Amino acid sequence: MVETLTPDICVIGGGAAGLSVAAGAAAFGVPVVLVERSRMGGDCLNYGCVPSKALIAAAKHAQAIRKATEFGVSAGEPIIDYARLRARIHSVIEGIAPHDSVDRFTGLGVKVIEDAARFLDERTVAAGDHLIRARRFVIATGSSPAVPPIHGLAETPFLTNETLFELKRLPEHLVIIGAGPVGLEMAQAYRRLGSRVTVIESSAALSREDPELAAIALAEIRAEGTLLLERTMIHSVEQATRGIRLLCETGKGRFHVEGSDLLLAAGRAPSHASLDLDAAGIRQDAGRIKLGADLRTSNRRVYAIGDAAGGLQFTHAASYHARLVLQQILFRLPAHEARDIVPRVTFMDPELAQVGLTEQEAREKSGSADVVRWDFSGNDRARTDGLGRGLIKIVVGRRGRILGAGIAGAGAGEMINLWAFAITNRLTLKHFRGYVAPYPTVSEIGKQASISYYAPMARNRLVRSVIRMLRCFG
Ligand SMILES: Cc1cc2nc3c(=O)[nH]c(=O)nc-3n(C[C@H](O)[C@H](O)[C@H](O)COP(=O)(O)OP(=O)(O)OC[C@H]3O[C@@H](n4cnc5c(N)ncnc54)[C@H](O)[C@@H]3O)c2cc1C
Ligand SMILES: NC(=O)c1ccc[n+]([C@@H]2O[C@H](COP(=O)([O-])OP(=O)(O)OC[C@H]3O[C@@H](n4cnc5c(N)ncnc54)[C@H](O)[C@@H]3O)[C@@H](O)[C@H]2O)c1
Repeated sequence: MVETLTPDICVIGGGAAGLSVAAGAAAFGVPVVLVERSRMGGDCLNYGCVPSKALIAAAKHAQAIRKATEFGVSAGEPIIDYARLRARIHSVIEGIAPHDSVDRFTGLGVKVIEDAARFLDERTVAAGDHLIRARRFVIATGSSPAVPPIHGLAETPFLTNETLFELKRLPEHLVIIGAGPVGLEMAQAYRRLGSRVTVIESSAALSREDPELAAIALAEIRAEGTLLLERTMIHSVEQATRGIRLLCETGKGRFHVEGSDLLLAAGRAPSHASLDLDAAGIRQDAGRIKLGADLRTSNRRVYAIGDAAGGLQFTHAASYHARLVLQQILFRLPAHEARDIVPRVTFMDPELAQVGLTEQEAREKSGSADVVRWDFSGNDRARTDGLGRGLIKIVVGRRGRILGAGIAGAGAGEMINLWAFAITNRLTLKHFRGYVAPYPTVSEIGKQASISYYAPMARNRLVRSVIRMLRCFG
C-alpha cells in the first residue's frame, strides 16, 4: 500500500547536509520527511572525516614515538597493531552514530524513510512505499569517489574512501591516485604507520592551496618518505602477481609503478544520477545541478546543498548550506552563499588551513596584495614544543581589513577558527593587535603578525613628533 505524505519539507539524503536541515526544521516544529537509502550520517561519519581523522590520530601517535628521541625520550620504533587500530576507528564511528541515527531523528519529530528517493514530477518524490508531496525539497545526496578513465581500472581491484577503512591489514605499498586532501591525508597516515606510499598526481599536489603554504606541508610529507610524483600521467593499470602495476609518464619518459594496493583519491562525482532530476524540471550543467547563489535549482521548490551543490565539499559547508536554506524556507528571508567565510583545513601534519582570499586570489582580484607573514620560528611555544616549520599569511585590505588568512603548521586547523570569525565579522588587524593573547601559545603568531603590520607606524615622523610634544606635559 502506497502512503502519501505531505510535509512542509522533504530532505533527500541523511548525511551532514540533510541531517542539519531535518534537525533544524524539526526544532521549529515544521513537518519534515528525511529519505536516506543507505547509512545515516553519510560520508563524513561512515567513510570520510571521522574514520580518516581517527586513522590520522593513530598515525600521529606513531610519529610522536619516533620523534620522542629529539626530546631525550627514547621508545624505539612503534609497533602497529592494525586490527586494534581498525577496531578503534570503527568504535569511534559507533560512538558518534547514535547522534545521526533514525531513532534520534524520529525522536526529534522527523519522519525517516529508509529507502532510495527519486522525483516523479516537479512536486512529488517516490521512496519505497511512500509518495511525498512537499512544499519544498532539499537535495542533499552528496558525492561519491570519482573514477578516472584509466585503461584497465575497471578490471583492477582498487580501494576508495568507502572501502579503505574496511581493510584488514596494513598495506605493504599503497599507491594513491590523486594528491588532493584525501590522497595526501591518507598518504601521510599510512606512511607513518609503516606502509610504503607512492602518490601519483596528474597536475600539482594541493593545487587549490597557496603554493608557499602547501610547500611546507608537502616538504614534510616527502621528508617522511612518501614518494610524490607530480605532473605524472597514468596510461594504464593492471593486476600484477603481488598487487597492482601502473604505467605512468612524465616529460622524461614512461615508467612502471608497482604496489600492493591502489587507492583512488581523484576527486568526487555528484551522487544524484538516480534522482530523475529531469522529471522535476531541475536543470544540470555538465552533470552538476545548476544553482543560484541562494542554492535554489531551476525548480524553485527545490534546493541543493552540501556536496550535491558541487562547490565547497566540506562537512561545515554542508551545515552552513543547511542554515541558508532553512532561513529561506522557514522565514522567507533571502540568503546567499558567501564562500569567503568558509574555512578549509587539510589535516596533514603540519596542517594546512585557509579562509578568505589567498595571496594569489587577492592579486587576481585587485592587481596587488598586501600580505603580512609570521614564521613559527618567531614563536616561543612553537620552539619549546619542537613544532617544526610553520607560517601564517594574512591578506590585508584597506584600513587593515582582513581579507584572507592561511596557516601551514601544527594546530593550523584550530587556529583558523579565529580568522574565520574575524572575516565573517569584517574585523581588521587592529582588533588582533589590541587583544591580549596568552603566552606562550602558538595562536600568538596572529597577534605577532598584526603588530608587525603596524610596526612602520613606530618610525612615522608625525607619530614620533606627537610623542615628543606630549613629553612636554611632564
Ligand atoms: C576521506 C574523506 C575525508 C574527509 N574529511 C573531511 C574533513 O576532515 N572535514 C570536512 O569538512 N570534510 C571532509 N570530507 C568531506 C565531507 O565528508 C563531505 O563534504 C560531507 O560528508 C558532505 O555531506 P553531504 O551531506 O553533502 O553528503 P553525504 O555525506 O555524501 O550524504 C549524502 C547522503 O545521501 C544519500 N543518498 C544519495 N542518493 C540518495 C537517494 N536517491 N535517496 C536517498 N538517499 C540518497 C547517501 O546514501 C548519503 O548518505 C571528507 C571526505 C572524504 C571522502
Ligand atoms: N580535511 C578536509 O576538509 C577534507 C579531507 C578530505 C577530503 N575533503 C573534501 O573531499 C573532496 C575530495 O577530495 P579529493 O582529494 O578526492 O579530491 P580533489 O579534487 O581535491 O583532488 C583530487 C586530485 O586528484 C588528481 N587527479 C584526478 N584524476 C587523476 C588521474 N587520472 N591521475 C592522477 N591524478 C588525478 C587531481 O588533479 C587532484 O589534484 C575535496 O573537495 C575536499 O573538499 C576534505
